Amino acid sequence: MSQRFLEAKEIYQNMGIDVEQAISQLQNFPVSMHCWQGDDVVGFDGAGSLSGGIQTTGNYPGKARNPKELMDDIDMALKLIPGKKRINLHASYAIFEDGEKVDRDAIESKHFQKWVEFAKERGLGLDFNPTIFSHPKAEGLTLSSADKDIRDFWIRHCQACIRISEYFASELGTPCLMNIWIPDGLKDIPGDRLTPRKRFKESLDEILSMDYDKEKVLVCLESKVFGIGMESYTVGSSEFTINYAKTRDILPLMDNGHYHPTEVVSDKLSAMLLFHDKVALHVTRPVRWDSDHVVLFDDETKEIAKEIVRNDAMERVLLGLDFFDASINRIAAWVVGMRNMQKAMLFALLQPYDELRTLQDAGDFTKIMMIQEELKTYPFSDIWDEYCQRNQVPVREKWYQDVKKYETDVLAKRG
Ligand SMILES: C[C@H](O)[C@H](O)[C@@H](O)C(=O)CO
Ligand SMILES: [Mn+2]
Repeated sequence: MSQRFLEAKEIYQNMGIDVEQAISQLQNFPVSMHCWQGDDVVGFDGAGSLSGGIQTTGNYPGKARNPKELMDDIDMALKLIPGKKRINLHASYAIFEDGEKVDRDAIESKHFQKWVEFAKERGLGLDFNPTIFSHPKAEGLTLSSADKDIRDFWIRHCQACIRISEYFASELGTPCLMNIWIPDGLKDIPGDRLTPRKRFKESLDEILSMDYDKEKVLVCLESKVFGIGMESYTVGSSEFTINYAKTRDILPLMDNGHYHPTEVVSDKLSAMLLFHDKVALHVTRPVRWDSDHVVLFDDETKEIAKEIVRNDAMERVLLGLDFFDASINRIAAWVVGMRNMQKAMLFALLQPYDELRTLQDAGDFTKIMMIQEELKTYPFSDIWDEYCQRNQVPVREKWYQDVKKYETDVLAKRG
């Protein structure tokens, strides 16, 4: 233990904050790392180029082109990230062998066996997502389509994904969060807003009518405000999603890129926690729109983390990251985003919430402001460095040299 850590610990202690407790709480809080940062959301099923109103921009060399490369890259990133991690997969990352190929409505557990082996060997949990975009049957509406064949195709896909999620949970001994997100929307002012939403509701009901183990598979539904090319109407809006999730006893998922620019998820979380047993989050960084930039150690990320901690919700909030930046080294993108999320959680664990609550009730807003501002320049970095050391990952910027070496030795050799 460094002298700096011991001194920092004492400074926090004087504010009534138990640093060791904060560290051990963080150690048990899982952050789910999304596989799709590694290959610009391409996947392995070759079903279609990226669609659904989301976009990766940039052409940094060395993206993963197959399962082995993606797994190697994930491994590289995991070595540099402290704390408890999970991996979040999309259905489009199915691994087909011996020339076999099935469409998305026919995927099975065996197509994810290699991922399960990967996760098992590393002691990771897996989360999952149906991939309802980048496919010929997702050129228009999907689960809300007027075409019954299209709806049925995606219903079968989601049900297949529930089976696969069940397989993940059984094999890995940890529940799998399965997130349904559809891109469905319209570019211009609709002639009918109600009917697609009604069809979406009925499709979801049909998906959930299957028999599955609700202890193993935590189904959640992600809302959105708009997508590129679908600016005027979004079927799976926030209101739709919250109402649907509440009435069907599934989880709502809030992605902090999916709201109007002055709305913040940090403010929504306490309201959601009063009505839902568990809430799922995609933490991202929207720059002017749902741009999915790498997560920073910025005010909103810290505020989201503070809400999770101060509302005693570390076991009720299931947190994953969701960004895809192709303009920078993709492994560095994962490492920066994941380390920042962990940092934000640690920062949030080092706050005197009881005192802040008491001060608020007493109307002492001056002292609340003073404490929160002073804490910004507390020796947080010494606690973070100690946390990295205990997790045997590089301290401060030392991880970057490992990424650069991997770039030279591995990424640069990819065509
Ligand atoms: C690839 C993801 O599932 C996707 O980003 C979704 O979660 C989303 O946020 C769409 O905007
Ligand atoms: Mn998302």
